[in-house]
Amino acid sequence: MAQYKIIMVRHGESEWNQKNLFCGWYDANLSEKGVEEALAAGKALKEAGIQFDLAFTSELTRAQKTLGSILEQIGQQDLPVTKTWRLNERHYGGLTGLNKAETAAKYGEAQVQIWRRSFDVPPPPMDESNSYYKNILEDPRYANGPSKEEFPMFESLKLTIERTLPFWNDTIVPQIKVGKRIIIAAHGNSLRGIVKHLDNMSDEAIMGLNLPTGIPFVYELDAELKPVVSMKFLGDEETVKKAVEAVAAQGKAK
Ligand SMILES: O=C(O)[C@@H](COP(=O)(O)O)OP(=O)(O)O
Repeated sequence: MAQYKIIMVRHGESEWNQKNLFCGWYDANLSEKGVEEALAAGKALKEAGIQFDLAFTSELTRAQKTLGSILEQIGQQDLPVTKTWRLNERHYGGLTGLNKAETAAKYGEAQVQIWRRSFDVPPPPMDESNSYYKNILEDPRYANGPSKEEFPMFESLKLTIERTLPFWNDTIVPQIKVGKRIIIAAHGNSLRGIVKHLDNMSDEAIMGLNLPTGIPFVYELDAELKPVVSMKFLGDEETVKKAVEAVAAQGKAK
């Protein structure tokens, strides 16, 4: 029997999603379409009559703005929001800033699929030759963490999960268990990590999962936090299907 409910949402389309660039820890803003998607996400939650006690998001603007828009729509702009780098997108390493289709044309679609979706093959590391190296590494928002030792230079999904899951287990789960109604606004891959954990998906199965931008989804969980309802999108089936296919196709050479 379902005892708890949690809502998650990938941020609305970012300017870098729109340009089809590997983004990772680069702080891209929402595109105009992304702003609209965030508004629509808030309206969908309002129509469903959903309210929250706590909100969690990443250190990145695209997720924070999506959350802000949602909270405004549901009249909860004063809700406490916890921001953490542990919910950041996976760090795309040396791919950060590269166009996904051009990368597929250069290295092959199969290689790009491995970089985007394999469980444990990481992208090449980011080094000083990358235009965004300093922009990310010296960003003051990370003054309180991650530490120098923890600061990623690349992340596979496996590595992403290794820093996201402790936050899920130590901070979010205790709040779910005391009955707090929670929303997490984060990213394609940090959320894929949580979904993999919740649904106990295999390393192979998670490769096939693409999350659309700006469409909230619901998990209903039993007392042991096992899903009774998994990933129920607050959007019509056709729209969700098309949005998922569009994300999957971003790695095609064109
Ligand atoms: O880093 C990025 O480029 C995208 C995900 O890219 P893919 O893994 O889908 O290529 O992250 P997000 O837009 O969710 O923050």
